[in-house]
Amino acid sequence: MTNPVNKISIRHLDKHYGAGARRTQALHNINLDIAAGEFITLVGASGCGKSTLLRTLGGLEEYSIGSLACNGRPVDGPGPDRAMVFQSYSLYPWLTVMENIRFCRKLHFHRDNTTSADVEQASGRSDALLALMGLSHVKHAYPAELSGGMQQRVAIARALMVRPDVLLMDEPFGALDAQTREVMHDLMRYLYLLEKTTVVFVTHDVEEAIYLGQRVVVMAPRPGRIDSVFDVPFGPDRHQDLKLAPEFTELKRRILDRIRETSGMKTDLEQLKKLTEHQHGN
Ligand SMILES: Nc1ncnc2c1ncn2[C@@H]1O[C@H](COP(=O)(O)OP(=O)(O)OP(=O)(O)O)[C@@H](O)[C@H]1O
Repeated sequence: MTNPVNKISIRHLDKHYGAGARRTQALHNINLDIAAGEFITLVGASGCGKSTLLRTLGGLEEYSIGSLACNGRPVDGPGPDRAMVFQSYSLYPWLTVMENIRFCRKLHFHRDNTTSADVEQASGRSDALLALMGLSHVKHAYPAELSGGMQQRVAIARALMVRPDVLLMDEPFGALDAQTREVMHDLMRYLYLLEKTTVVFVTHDVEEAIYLGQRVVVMAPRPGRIDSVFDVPFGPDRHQDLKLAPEFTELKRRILDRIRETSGMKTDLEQLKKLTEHQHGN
């Protein structure tokens, strides 16, 4: 049974790639409810299925077993209720910033009966998003003329343009330098509180996961599964110095411990140590 207050309900979800000897069980028995307006972050060792889960939520991947619902409706493909932002900026290089932001909306209009009021409303929204993202002064620039941080702000503005119910973000700040990431974190928190969107955010950076999220979901590999879920005990008003607070560093340590424990790397290192000791013994 799906709970009506859940924006997303995932039940016993399994997903595999390939067949026969090449079959990989990417996700196994994923169960997760995400409430409307919640900010969930997904972390875990490489290959634990974070991107696969996000892409499945986006309707870009089919799943083998289980159920997945958004707003109580089964997810069977991409939809305007779920917008995605990827690590690579994925902007159209031949369109300006403004055109990139309005592009998806245009596609949407082609499908519906568009009125001039709709177009006006869309123009108002794109102008507002440009201002919010600090991009008004570059609205006629092309993506290649912008820094990585600016390009990613355009990608986020474009995703928000259609007022998605759910924003799915796959390591969106992974390619940015540390300082730009901090700026983006605060911008992301601000946008989230303003737009009240439900966000599912994949990252390798545990500090980023805690600073942004309300719950941090730790996934484990082989097969990809949910290992543990940590509640983030901080309110909506967050500032960079929160990262230095003892509760923050303690939570970070506990999450990192789980990731190390489940990644298998610890065991690999122990085996390597034993092997080296054995070789030195001979
Ligand atoms: N298109 C694909 N075809 C076959 N196997 C795939 C495909 N995409 C992912 N996999 C496999 O599925 C598993 C989960 O991969 P996924 O990329 O979802 O993990 P991830 O946690 O996002 O990894 P990373 O943190 O390294 O980005 C891995 O074993 C991966 O090799």
